[in-house]
Amino acid sequence: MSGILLADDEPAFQRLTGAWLRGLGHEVRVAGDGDAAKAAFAEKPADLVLLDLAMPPHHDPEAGLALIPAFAPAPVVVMTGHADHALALKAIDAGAWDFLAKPVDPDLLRVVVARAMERARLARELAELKAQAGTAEDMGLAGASAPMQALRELIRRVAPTRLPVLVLGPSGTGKELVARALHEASPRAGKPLVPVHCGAIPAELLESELFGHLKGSFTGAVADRPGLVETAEGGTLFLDEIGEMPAVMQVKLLRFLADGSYQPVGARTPKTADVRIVAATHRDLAARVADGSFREDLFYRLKGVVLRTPPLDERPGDVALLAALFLRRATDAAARFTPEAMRWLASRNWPGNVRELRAAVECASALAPRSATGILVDADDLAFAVGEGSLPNSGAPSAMRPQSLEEELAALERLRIVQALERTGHNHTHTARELGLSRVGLLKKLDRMGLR
Ligand SMILES: Nc1ncnc2c1ncn2[C@@H]1O[C@H](COP(=O)(O)OP(=O)(O)OP(=O)(O)O)[C@@H](O)[C@H]1O
Repeated sequence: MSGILLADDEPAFQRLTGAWLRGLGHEVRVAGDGDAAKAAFAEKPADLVLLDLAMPPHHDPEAGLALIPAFAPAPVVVMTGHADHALALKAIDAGAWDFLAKPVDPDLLRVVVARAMERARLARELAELKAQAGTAEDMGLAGASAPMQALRELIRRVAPTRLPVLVLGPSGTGKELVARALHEASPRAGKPLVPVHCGAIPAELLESELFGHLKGSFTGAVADRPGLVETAEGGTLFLDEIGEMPAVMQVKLLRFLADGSYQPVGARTPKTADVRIVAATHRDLAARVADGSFREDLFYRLKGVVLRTPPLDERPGDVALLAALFLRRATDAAARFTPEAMRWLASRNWPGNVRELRAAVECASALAPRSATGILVDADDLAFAVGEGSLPNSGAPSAMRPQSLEEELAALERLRIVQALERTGHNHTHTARELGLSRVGLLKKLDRMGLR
């Protein structure tokens, strides 16, 4: 909190108003003229500026009006003489947030200041969230949570090396995206990235798919055919579902990993390829080694570096960010979630992880009603999309759904509070501390929002 900047040239007003605001718990700085106010704000921005329009040296309200933009993005409340109604309106036109007539009624001052401070706080939070959403999409892997940041950092470090990488994590957590990010951040970026879904290719075909074959080497081999290893020359081979690789192929892959050599089916002489291997599985590969279905020597070769993609329930804070990203990608029109939808997204478990979340958002955005102001996705649309509800009434009056910035900010505030309550097991003291509120302040908000 950087407090209130009180710009007024009357010492008595400075003293009394300053004391009143401090008594309400605000930090107050005082400036006696326009230049001093601008300098104080430039040195340390304020959450709110209370600005007398007729200050020295000019005592000219027009000069006061010209000051307003200097305090952006903080809201400015102008103080005018009682008869200056036209001037007050001009100030609003010039970007002021509100106005107060002098002599200032202390109760009115309290209300106006509280509203302006609240708005400043929410606008700041919204800006932070938007900034986070921007930087957090780095490398195609969205997520602002600590595990996702750590994952991106590891990718950055490992990408330039030749080390094989084993990506482990539950289904739908972005293992293929990690392989892509590794490839794109490596010196191999201009060369091919070739994905192979080991579990989807019949065992008897996998060898020829990977290493190629010579004409006549088996029935149906009517011509020489290069394998995916050759296609990936200079680039990266992504072996997805490596745990499904048949035992005979495991030996051949081990040899390729050891010295880069392989034998196309039907060939007498080996070939070589310069390919980086990134493998992935959602299975417990160590358990497969233990039960003998996966070669231990191959396991150790593959895990030059192990990267783990965390399940969504280990990073609940990423749900809203990912949902917003998928909504933006799903539709060209302006689209938003209702506060209920945000709560629903945050409260649900996502066993299918990011893939499930993405599918839910895409489906819900297609179902949600369209209005002149865009698409508003509600909790019902999402519940239906994941098969947990009946088809929502798409004819529901969209005018009933919140539209304004004010409502969006209120929804965001509510979401933050609900999430903090959940994190702290509904402990009001801890929740208030986490949100930077007094306990009483929190309780008042809970009452106002009907959350008690
Ligand atoms: N961090 C992320 N940012 C953006 N999109 C993501 C992220 N993680 C996953 N996705 C999206 O989720 C879906 C599943 O991702 P991906 O296929 O990489 O998962 P996976 O872990 O390889 O799954 P599986 O084990 O089932 O193969 C894709 O549509 C992908 O674009």
